[in-house]
Amino acid sequence: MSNEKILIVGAGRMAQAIIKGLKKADFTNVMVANKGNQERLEEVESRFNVDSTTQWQEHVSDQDIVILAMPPEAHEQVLSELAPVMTNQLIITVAAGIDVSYLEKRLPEGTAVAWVMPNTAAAKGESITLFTPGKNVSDEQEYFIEKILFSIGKFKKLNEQQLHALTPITGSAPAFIYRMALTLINKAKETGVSEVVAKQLVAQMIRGSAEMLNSELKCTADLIDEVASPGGVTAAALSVFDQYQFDQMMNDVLTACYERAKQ
Ligand SMILES: NC(=O)C1=CN([C@@H]2O[C@H](COP(=O)(O)OP(=O)(O)OC[C@H]3O[C@@H](n4cnc5c(N)ncnc54)[C@H](O)[C@@H]3O)[C@@H](O)[C@H]2O)C=CC1
Ligand SMILES: O=C(O)[C@@H]1CCC=N1
Repeated sequence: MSNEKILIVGAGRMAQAIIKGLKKADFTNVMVANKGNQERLEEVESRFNVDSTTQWQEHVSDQDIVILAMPPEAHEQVLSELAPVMTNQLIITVAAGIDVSYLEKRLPEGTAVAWVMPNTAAAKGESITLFTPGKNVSDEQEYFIEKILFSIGKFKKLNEQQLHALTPITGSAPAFIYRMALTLINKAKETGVSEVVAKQLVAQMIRGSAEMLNSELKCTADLIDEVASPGGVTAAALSVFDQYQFDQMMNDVLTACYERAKQ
């Protein structure tokens, strides 16, 4: 059981994925707030058995940790409301582009802050979460951060610049994988298999590929080679990737992500 008191501001998709992990890991003191959308707040409260509030500012002084899970654009306003009511809490944001320098600049001198970049697999305890602690984070607070991140999957401590550059690759890229999965599922359905079966086939193919990717014995290029029998069907397919300049497209995809987060 974990007794740290955690307030989560924002009750959207990422917040819910984190709450799911926290509850599974037996964090007992979780409170959640949202702007507007009272219905969503009530649903989160009953679904995850957490407390909720519409006036989070009144509860900050009772907390150990505040997790900001609202859109990046809402941070300016929320931080200006948070600063005057803080009493030594650790402040964590999960927002794309909102780094520790941004938080430290807007919160009282000496505030412990961290920037965390999870992904939605947090809901299954399978996120790969990147994090950067700010300069005022104590060893005990860093332990709290790791405990929270452990509840939603694996994690890695990196610097601020690395988090900016890797947000597209670990935060957003699940959507790229699902986009490809959607095409494969739809194609599989054309053969007459049901949606459920098509999803199972594709999910297991991705799970197996992820396991292979994790193997330390082979480099990724070798894995591609291994599938592509010389002169075979996969080689024919991969030449279409080249024809459509897949690598260039992926570079553009990642750059678009990075640039948007910087805005
Ligand atoms: N969805 C994802 O895969 C990931 C999202 N993130 C970050 O998580 C944050 C939330 O994203 P999502 O959950 O996808 O969006 P969402 O739209 O599902 O949820 C955002 C929630 O914040 C609430 N909100 C907006 N302004 C607020 C305010 N001033 N005070 C309190 N609540 C407020 C909204 O009502 C909404 O419930 C973003 O900063 C995003 O960059 C980070 C990593 C992955
Ligand atoms: O799309 C977004 O802005 C968020 C950040 C990373 C993944 N989802």
